[in-house]
Amino acid sequence: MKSAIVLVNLGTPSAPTATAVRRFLKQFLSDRRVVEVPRPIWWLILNLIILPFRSPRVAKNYNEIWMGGQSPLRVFCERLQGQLAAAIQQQSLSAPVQVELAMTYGDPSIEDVLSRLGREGVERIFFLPLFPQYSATTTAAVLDQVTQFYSRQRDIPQWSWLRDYHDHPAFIQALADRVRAHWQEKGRGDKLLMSFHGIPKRNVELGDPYQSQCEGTASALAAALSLEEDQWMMTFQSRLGKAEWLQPYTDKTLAALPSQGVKRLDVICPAFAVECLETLEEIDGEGQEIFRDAGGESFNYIPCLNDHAVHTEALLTLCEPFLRELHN
Ligand SMILES: C=CC1=C(C)c2cc3[nH]c(cc4nc(cc5[nH]c(cc1n2)c(C)c5CCC(=O)O)C(CCC(=O)O)=C4C)c(C)c3C=C
Ligand SMILES: [Fe+2]
Ligand SMILES: [Fe+2]
Repeated sequence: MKSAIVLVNLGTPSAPTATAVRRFLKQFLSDRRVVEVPRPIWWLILNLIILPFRSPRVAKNYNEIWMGGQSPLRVFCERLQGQLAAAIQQQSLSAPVQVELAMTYGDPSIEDVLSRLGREGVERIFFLPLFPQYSATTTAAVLDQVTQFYSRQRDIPQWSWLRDYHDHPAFIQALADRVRAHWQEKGRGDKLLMSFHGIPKRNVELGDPYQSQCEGTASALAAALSLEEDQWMMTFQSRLGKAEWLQPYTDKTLAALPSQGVKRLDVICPAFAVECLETLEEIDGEGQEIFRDAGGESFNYIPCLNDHAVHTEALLTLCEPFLRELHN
C-alpha cells in the first residue's frame, strides 16, 4: 500500500518582487483563518491599502534574504523533505513511504499535492504541519484546505495529522541541542529571549490555544537548559495592524533590555521550523538593530532547526506512530 507524509508550511512568495509578494499576500491575507475582520471592510483595507503599500516594501526585505534564487523558507523545507525521505528509507520499511512538501499559500499548494497523490494511488497520508504550536491562524488553515479538497473527492484515502508538537520531548531536545551548540561556539549571553510569532489577543480570548502552547514550549526549553527564571523570557513578534496582539512585544522588549542591564542577548524563534523573513530580516536584522541602538552589545541569533540533523531526527520521531501503523 502506497503511503505519504506531507510536510506543510505556510508558504512564501515565488520571487522577491512586488508582483509576486502581492500575489502571495493576497491569498494569505484573504483567508478568514488569518484575518477575522468582517469582509467588505477588510476587502477594502487589503486591496486599497495593504497590498499596494506593503507589497513593494516587503519585496525589498525578501530581496535581502533571498538564498541562491530561492526563498529561505522553501530552501530549508525542501532540504528537510529530502533528509526525512532518506531517513525513512534507511528504516527499510516493507511499504514505500514518500515524503511530500506542500504550502498553505502559494506553491506547491495542498490541492496540487493531494490531487497528484490521488493520481499516484497513495492510500494513506500523514499530514505534519511544521507549526510546533497549534493556532487557528496556521494549523487550522491547513486542515481547512485538506478537508475542502476531500469534500470534492469520492475516494478519500485514510489520513491523519499531527495537531501540534509544542512540548514533544523530541522537539524540545532538538531546540536545547541547538542552543547548547550555539553557546559553545559563540559564548553565552546574559539572557535567552524566546520570540514567538504573535497573533491578535482577541483570538486567544476566543479560544485559540496558541499562547498557552507557546508558554509550554518556552518553559520546557528553559527546563531542558536548566535556566533560572531570570535567565530567559518569552515575547511575541510580527504584529500587524492596530489591534492588540499577544504581549510582551519583541521589538519593545529589545529596546528596553539594555537599560535593564541585559547587554548580551541570545535570541531564538521556536515557533518557526525553518528560517524565513520573520526570523532573518525581522529578528536578526531589524531586531538586532533595535537592540544595538538601545545600547545592547552582543546579539546572538540562534538559527531555527532548519535542515539540521537533529530536526530530521525529531520529525522522524513525530512520524513514528504513523510509520508503525504501516507495519500492521
Ligand atoms: C494577519 C496577520 C498574521 C497572523 C495572524 C500570522 C500568524 C502566523 N504566521 C506564522 C508564520 C509565518 N508568517 C509568515 C509571513 C507573514 N505573516 C504575516 C501575517 C500574519 N501571520 C504576513 C503579512 C506575512 C508575509 C510577510 C510580511 O508581509 O511581513 C511566514 C513566511 C515568511 C517567509 O519567509 O516567506 C511564516 C513562516 C505563524 C507561526 C503564525 C501564528 C502562529
Ligand atoms: Fe505570519
Ligand atoms: Fe510578519
